[in-house]
Amino acid sequence: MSDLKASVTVLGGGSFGTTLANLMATNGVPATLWLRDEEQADAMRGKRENSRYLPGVQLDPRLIITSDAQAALADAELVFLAIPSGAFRSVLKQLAPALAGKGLISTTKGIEQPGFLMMSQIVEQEVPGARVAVLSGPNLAREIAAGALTATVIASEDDQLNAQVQAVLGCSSLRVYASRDRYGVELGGALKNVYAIISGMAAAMGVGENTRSMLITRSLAEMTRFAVHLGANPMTFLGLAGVGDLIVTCTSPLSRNYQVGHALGQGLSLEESVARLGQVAEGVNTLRVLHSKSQAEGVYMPLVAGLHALIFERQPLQEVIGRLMSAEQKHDVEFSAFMSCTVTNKEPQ
Ligand SMILES: NC(=O)C1=CN([C@@H]2O[C@H](COP(=O)(O)OP(=O)(O)OC[C@H]3O[C@@H](n4cnc5c(N)ncnc54)[C@H](O)[C@@H]3O)[C@@H](O)[C@H]2O)C=CC1
Ligand SMILES: O=C(CO)COP(=O)(O)O
Repeated sequence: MSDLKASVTVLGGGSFGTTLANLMATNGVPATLWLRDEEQADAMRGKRENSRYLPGVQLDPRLIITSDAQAALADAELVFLAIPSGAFRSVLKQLAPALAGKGLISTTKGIEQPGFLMMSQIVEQEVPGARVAVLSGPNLAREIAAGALTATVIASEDDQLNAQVQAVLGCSSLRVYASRDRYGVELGGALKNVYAIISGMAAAMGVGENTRSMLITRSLAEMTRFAVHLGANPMTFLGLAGVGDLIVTCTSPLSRNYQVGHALGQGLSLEESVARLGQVAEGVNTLRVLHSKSQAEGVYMPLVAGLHALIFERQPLQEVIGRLMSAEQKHDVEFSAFMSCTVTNKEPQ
């Protein structure tokens, strides 16, 4: 059995990768952060700060920062993947031989098209035989970096891997809960980004608190309906990686997806909103992918369809809202239907 306080490497020097690597170094775990750009790595080593993605946060002197991937991976037992979904597969492809045999934990909340693939499924394809897990929950990087209390979920069928991640990440400000529903946890993290865009937009438009609450609750119903259709466990969506992450990203101006929605609600175009952000907002791509998947699967997702119509089909806002408010009034909680289905940790179809 391997040492629970394993050596770790984090791939990706954005706000989340930097936050996780720094937290583990602060926990006394031998931690390395890899980023592709040597100039940025050098600046981070010199200033002990990631001024581009995490300004104002002092990095632990024990954290090793490098742009040499082979050196970063040589001794790592656990590797956290914090690369945006658009570049995820290409980074894995390049580094696959050095990743073989390690515990690989995806923190990336996106979906790849074609194939509607979660990041951990890409890991399985690119690094066959790897031990795979997913980390997801209400985890705004800036808050974690500031030591604000929160919790997260580590999801894998490999209990030993879950325990190793609990040991390296858990600390007085972060609780790490385990799950075996990797697919549901990963789907929750990706889907909620779309609803954060809607919530940011609604906030910019000055809607009432009733409206905001309705939006979040119906978002949960919609994402759970979709996930159950694909074989995820509905109960996962009542946990930190479901409703927990949904609440934080739909209410916090720190969420980049919420910020994109807010900019859209202020009348900026999608291109302007994304450019103003300057960081990754996975929800924009997920919206495209999810809309086409929900149509192909025949899953009713009026909020996704509404946002897609607004952003990509340029339909007028009043028309979209009118359609949403006049749709057939169905059931509030659909759990009675969920309970009768026997899916638990079923493989996606
Ligand atoms: N920031 C947050 O609060 C959280 C982010 N996440 C997820 O983590 C993932 C990464 O996001 P952030 O760190 O926030 O992004 P970010 O926008 O802060 O930074 C992206 C990083 O990825 C790097 N990158 C892009 N393409 C690359 C490539 N081809 N090779 C190597 N590095 C590359 C960039 O140089 C940059 O360092 C996203 O999927 C996001 O959903 C998950 C939880 C919290
Ligand atoms: O996933 C996150 C918090 O859990 C981060 O959300 P954003 O990518 O919208 O900032």
